[in-house]
Amino acid sequence: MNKATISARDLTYRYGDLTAVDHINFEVGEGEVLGFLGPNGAGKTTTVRMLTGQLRPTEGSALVLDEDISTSAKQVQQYLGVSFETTNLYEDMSAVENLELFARLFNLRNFDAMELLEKVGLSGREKERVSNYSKGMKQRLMLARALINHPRILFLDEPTDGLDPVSSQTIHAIINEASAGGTTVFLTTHDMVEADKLSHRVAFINKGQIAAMDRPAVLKQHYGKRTLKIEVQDGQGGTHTQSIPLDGSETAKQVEQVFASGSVLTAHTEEATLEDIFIQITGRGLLG
Ligand SMILES: Nc1ncnc2c1ncn2[C@@H]1O[C@H](COP(=O)(O)OP(=O)(O)OP(=O)(O)O)[C@@H](O)[C@H]1O
Repeated sequence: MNKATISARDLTYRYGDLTAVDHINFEVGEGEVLGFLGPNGAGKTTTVRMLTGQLRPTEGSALVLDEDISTSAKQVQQYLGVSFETTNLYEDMSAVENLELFARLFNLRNFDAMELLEKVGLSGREKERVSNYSKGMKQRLMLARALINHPRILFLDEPTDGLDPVSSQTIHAIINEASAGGTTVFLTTHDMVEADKLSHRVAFINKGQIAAMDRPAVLKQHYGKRTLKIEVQDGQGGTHTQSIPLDGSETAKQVEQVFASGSVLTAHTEEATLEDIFIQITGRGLLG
């Protein structure tokens, strides 16, 4: 891992009696994309609100860009880009006006609204009121706004939720580009396919605790079981699928038997998904 830009130490938050985030410890490196995965209510938003200086930890601390975020929030926030569900856009203004207003708040000179809007695929619609925008367009405008100050850490929440595949690819390319340029990307999501594709590492958060954190490939290797799915004819005009574990002691024999029957239609291997592994580790699904 490159030099850490985020370092959480026993980070904890309680809403009254409810411990929403429970002594979590982790680091994220410069240029790293971290997928922060967990079901509703797991504590993702609360964690991000602490890391961005909007909530003060009940216990523990977070160093963000080498500063304690709870005492240096204002100073650190100028280097952060945040695109979160609670972020409000000014609906009566156009996209350009929204960005210009935000740039003034950040005291930014030399910023090019059109360049940013072009990057997120909104050029041509930049003068329309945001209230006329679709959910996906608002998502993209929020991303443009989060990028306005060339952040060193970008916090994104479900950045492609509600977007069509082409727009999603645009957002993925922006995330990869930001990461390649040294920006840390803290990606909060339910979407394990997206997290798998984009993240250098993923953290599984469940009931306020980190249940596992590693590279997706390592998690799959450690927890995932590869299987061979073989579709065979059942002799009555139908088909059924047989699953054979790829790494079992009987694998070769089982495969030979199925193929000897002469009724194999298709065969392919399947890797465990991050969702499978999440369920295995926590006993619950990401959407549960
Ligand atoms: N303002 C609040 N007051 C009381 N409890 C809260 C508050 N905000 C969140 N919680 C509770 O804290 C826990 C963690 O919530 P949090 O929003 O951090 O989860 P999350 O993983 O972001 O969920 P989601 O994916 O639904 O956004 C949940 O049990 C939630 O009900």
